[in-house]
Amino acid sequence: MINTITILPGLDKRGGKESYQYLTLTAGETVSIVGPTGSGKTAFISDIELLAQGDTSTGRCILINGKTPSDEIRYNPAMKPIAMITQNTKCFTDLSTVEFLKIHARARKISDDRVIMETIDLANKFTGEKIDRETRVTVLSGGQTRSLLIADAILIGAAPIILLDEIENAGIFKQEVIDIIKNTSKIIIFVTHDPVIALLSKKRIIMENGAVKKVLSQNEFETKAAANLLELDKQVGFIREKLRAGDEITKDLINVSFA
Ligand SMILES: Nc1ncnc2c1ncn2[C@@H]1O[C@H](COP(=O)(O)OP(=O)(O)OP(=O)(O)O)[C@@H](O)[C@H]1O
Repeated sequence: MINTITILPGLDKRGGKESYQYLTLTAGETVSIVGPTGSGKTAFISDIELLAQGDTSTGRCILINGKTPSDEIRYNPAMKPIAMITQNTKCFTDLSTVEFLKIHARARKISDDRVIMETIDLANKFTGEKIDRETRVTVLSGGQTRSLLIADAILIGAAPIILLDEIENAGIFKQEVIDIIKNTSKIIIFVTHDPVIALLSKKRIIMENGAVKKVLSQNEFETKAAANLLELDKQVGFIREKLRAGDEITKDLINVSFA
């Protein structure tokens, strides 16, 4: 059972020590990592993915429940408590979606087959282009693949820690993803340039020059700002989906959407 992960400071890109003492993330928390391009966001979550022990370019160390993780947890994929999904994550196996999920469920010792269709249904909430159970995973689009893998990480994968690297650019409905995962007991970390995701997370880690510069907690004003932004985002999303479907944007359509 994983209750916390702790990130101990390493070095910034110039070799200076990071200024925070330690950073503990707790089960049930959503965290966003923000910062300019090249500021070290991906390096930060990669440290968590690798359960770094001072052996990456940043020199950070990761603790699980306050302790150094065993080699078995670090190196045995079946024991690994972390799922990381990036824009480039792909499935390389000649199986249908349903077969792919069945194998994963079996590997996780889940015998109830209902989880397979539940996973496909959940994935279909995240993507506009519905996934068919018989579609081969190699031909799924980028957005479909990410949607499937996120649903798989939530329902089939036992991973209590999910790392999502810039999924907003990946053709999935981020609001649905946030809604589902904020009610889980997992630690979810988003690397993001998206203001809605950043404001909806409970904690926000700000990166600069390869180092953690600040850690902010969600406050009342930002929560309200997020709600307004979300409305705006839904409207943009509505228009985006219409354009993707090849529709024309008419006055009536705008009135429906913006009413
Ligand atoms: N603390 C560090 N020490 C040394 N190198 C670092 C450190 N942090 C990041 N880097 C290196 O700097 C480069 C850029 O970092 P990274 O890819 O993590 O940035 P990013 O914020 O994710 O950028 P983008 O928004 O463009 O994806 C990478 O080569 C990474 O390995």
